[in-house]
Amino acid sequence: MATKGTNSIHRSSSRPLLDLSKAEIQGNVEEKYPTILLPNQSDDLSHLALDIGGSLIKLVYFSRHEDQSTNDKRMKRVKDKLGILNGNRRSYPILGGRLHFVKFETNKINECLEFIYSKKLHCGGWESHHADSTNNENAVIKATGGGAYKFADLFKERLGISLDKEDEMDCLVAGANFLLKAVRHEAYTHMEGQKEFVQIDPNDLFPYLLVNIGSGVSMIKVDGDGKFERVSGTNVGGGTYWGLGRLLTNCSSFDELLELSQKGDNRTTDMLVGDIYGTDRDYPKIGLSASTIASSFGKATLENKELEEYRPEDISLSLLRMISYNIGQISYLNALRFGLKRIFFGGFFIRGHAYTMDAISFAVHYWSKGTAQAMFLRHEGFLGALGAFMSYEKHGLDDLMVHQFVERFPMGAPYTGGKIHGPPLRNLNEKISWMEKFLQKGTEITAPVPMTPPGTTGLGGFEVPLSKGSTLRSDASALNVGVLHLIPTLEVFPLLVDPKMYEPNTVDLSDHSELEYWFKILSEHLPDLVDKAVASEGGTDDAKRRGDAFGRAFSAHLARLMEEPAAYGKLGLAKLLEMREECLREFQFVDAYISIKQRENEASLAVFHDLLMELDSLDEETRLLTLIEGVLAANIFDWGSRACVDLYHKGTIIEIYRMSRNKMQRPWRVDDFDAFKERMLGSGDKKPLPHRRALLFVDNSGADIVLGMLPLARELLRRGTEVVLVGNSLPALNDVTAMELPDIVAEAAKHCGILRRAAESGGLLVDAMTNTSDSSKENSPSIPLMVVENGCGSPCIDFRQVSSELAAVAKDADLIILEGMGRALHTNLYAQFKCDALKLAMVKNQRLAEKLVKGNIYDCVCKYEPAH
Ligand SMILES: Nc1ncnc2c1ncn2[C@@H]1O[C@H](COP(=O)(O)OP(=O)(O)O)[C@@H](O)[C@H]1O
Ligand SMILES: CC(C)(COP(=O)(O)O)[C@@H](O)C(=O)NCCC(=O)O
Ligand SMILES: [Mn+2]
Repeated sequence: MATKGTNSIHRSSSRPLLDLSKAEIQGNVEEKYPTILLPNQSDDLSHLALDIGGSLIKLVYFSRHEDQSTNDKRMKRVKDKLGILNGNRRSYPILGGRLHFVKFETNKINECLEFIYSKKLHCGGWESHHADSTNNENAVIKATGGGAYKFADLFKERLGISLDKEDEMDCLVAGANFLLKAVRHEAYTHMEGQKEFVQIDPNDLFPYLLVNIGSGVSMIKVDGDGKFERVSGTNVGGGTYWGLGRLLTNCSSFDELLELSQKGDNRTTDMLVGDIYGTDRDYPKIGLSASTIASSFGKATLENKELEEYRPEDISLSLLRMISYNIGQISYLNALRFGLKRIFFGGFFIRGHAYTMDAISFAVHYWSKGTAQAMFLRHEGFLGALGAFMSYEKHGLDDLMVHQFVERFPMGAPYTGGKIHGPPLRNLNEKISWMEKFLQKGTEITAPVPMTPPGTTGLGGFEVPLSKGSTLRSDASALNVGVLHLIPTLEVFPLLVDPKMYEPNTVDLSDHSELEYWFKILSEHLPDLVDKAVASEGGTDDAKRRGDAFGRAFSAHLARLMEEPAAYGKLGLAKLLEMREECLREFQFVDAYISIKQRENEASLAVFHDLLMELDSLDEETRLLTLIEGVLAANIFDWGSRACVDLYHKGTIIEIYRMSRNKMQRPWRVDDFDAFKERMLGSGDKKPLPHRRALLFVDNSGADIVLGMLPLARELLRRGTEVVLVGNSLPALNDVTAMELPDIVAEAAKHCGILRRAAESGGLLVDAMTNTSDSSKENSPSIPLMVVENGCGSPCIDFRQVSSELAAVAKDADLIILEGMGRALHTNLYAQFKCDALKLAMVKNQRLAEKLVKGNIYDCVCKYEPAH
């Protein structure tokens, strides 16, 4: 039966496991907090790099997680059989891990030191195997920025570490090049409140102008990796805005100053063209309208007013515009000077602030007469720190590629990527307590990476902004930065026709009504999911507390994304559905649907034998049709669909399955069965060669796998096709996982010689089963049946990032069958493959049925596409 088993963790934020074996207390046992040595604990080795700037300290650290996959013996055997030696893992010098991004104000350097200390980042390292704080005598940490010199002694004194200084420009460029090549949705444009991600071709990146707006501004012409020249800069930068702004408004924080600007009206301070030419009179000859700023703060010369008579809001806005326009203009002139088409802006002055970006974009657009465009980087201020991190030799990070990174947004992020500083959240309990505190205060929990309100700008540029939104969230820093998971084993699925053009999502969430619909669906599903999750962990008080926290965390994500859909990079439905699963894992729910899955597997296996008998009594053609009907009918068991869950109250699993099968009437809404049948059985006397190897991307547990996909697999095996069942690496809703498949197959094999022999041959069965109740004694050759994991933990699949095992088996496959709404409709309906592809799903949502197939809920899709 489906067992919980050990998860092969590929993309999860899994429960931190402490290896306490051989633990011993070091030093004096009488001490209050003696050091405990964990010699076998190698889970959380960390490495750190710093960028200590004039205003902010940026910290990038890496936590390494041992790859826990493939510890299942059976899976290992299959891999051996397929010649997959731990995927391609060996060719990478680094194991998987996570990159974290944190910042602190430079004048609060103590908080930074405490953070490093409490996370033991000063004693991690590539060689060290335990966090022993006494053992960091010779620790050397890469650091850049002026503070690497200024604070070197302090770091030595307080943490015992030496700072190895790296050149600031080298680091900025290395950081920018890395991000632009390795992170999919790193660069974006921002015009008039609209954010749009830009797909950067890593082979066509250079040359470009990098403008880093920190305290001061550097403009760097970048021609390649390590090839660059600082061509210009300006001393009027982020420090100027914050410094002058503080003096003029008495603000106590940068965010407060920025927030003021959102309520400002710069007409009271700036001298406009209209002030010079007369109200409402433009100067069309040179393209200036009456509201164009002729001179920033120039109005103060016309009036005899004291500083106190100006609104701080107006001052802040004038200042922000003045500085942003100026930087935009100088940047463009430098791009022009060197013939550079692309300008990327980084540095924390930008702070993900919509109006700032609009102003810079406007200036670039205006002065270039639309020929140049400003682009921004999501990791804006972390370029230098990341570059310093990259300068460690031998970590192999720069060899990694886009498909090996997955960005996640855990709830702890307000205290890491998001908020300026704060106590590190060391464990789940602290995270939950932190969330509960918010609730007690009656404060809404903001999303992990807090936000900039959308549409805050209206017309950017030289016009008065129409609307600028209300507030920056008090706990906010609009950093769109999560935790970057490095998963060296992920690969692009080799059978995609054109990976560059591949877009997994079918539903476009940039359509607002679509976004609203799916958010409503997910919100409404949440209470039930929390109940299931809590029950799956025994309904204990601890589980309830975690369930509450999960519910709140996921709602916060939804709220944040509703306000700013592009907050975490380009948003698609698949990402949203995966985020829900990741959020469950973050709160340590291993498998919310475990008991439902088990129950449905058992009920389905009980009638499996009868189904086989019925199938075997049919002729080949009828059998093929019945098998496809069976897959479509059994796809009704979907605990992620509200309509289906309502159905389950109306009958037993078998009753619903029968009802669903009885309703199967061709033609289906999309019906390519005849073409598929011709490929399988041929027409007339022509008997086509069977497929060599079929990959079956299975979906749900219970009837779906047992009464739908396994009989189809059996038919393929019978015809001489090798079958690979591709299951999820991690649980998602009631999907069957790769870990659970061997047990299900073993149980089914008791009733079927074909499956038994194939499973044996594929190394799936540990003990050869002798007494099958299957009477057919065909002497079929031993065609293997195998199981591989797909590398993900979502109800959908993104073929740009799959497990290396899957990529390896795909190389010999000439048929893929994608099953279910998540994998065949929400994602991949339009995906093109180099081999034959069959997409099978029941549409279990009315709106999707109308939109995708102009049909109705419970309609079916059988889409067959011969190899492209
Ligand atoms: N919380 C903050 N405190 C101070 N400055 C901030 C803050 N958030 C954003 N900034 C802006 O970021 C600038 C610093 O950007 P950064 O890229 O970190 O440069 P540096 O390395 O010079 O510190 C500041 O001058 C200010 O304009
Ligand atoms: C999450 C799902 C894609 C899973 O469907 P499956 O792949 O199992 O067929 C599906 O349950 C879904 O889209 N649910 C939300 C829509 C609804 O409740 O109507
Ligand atoms: Mn499913």
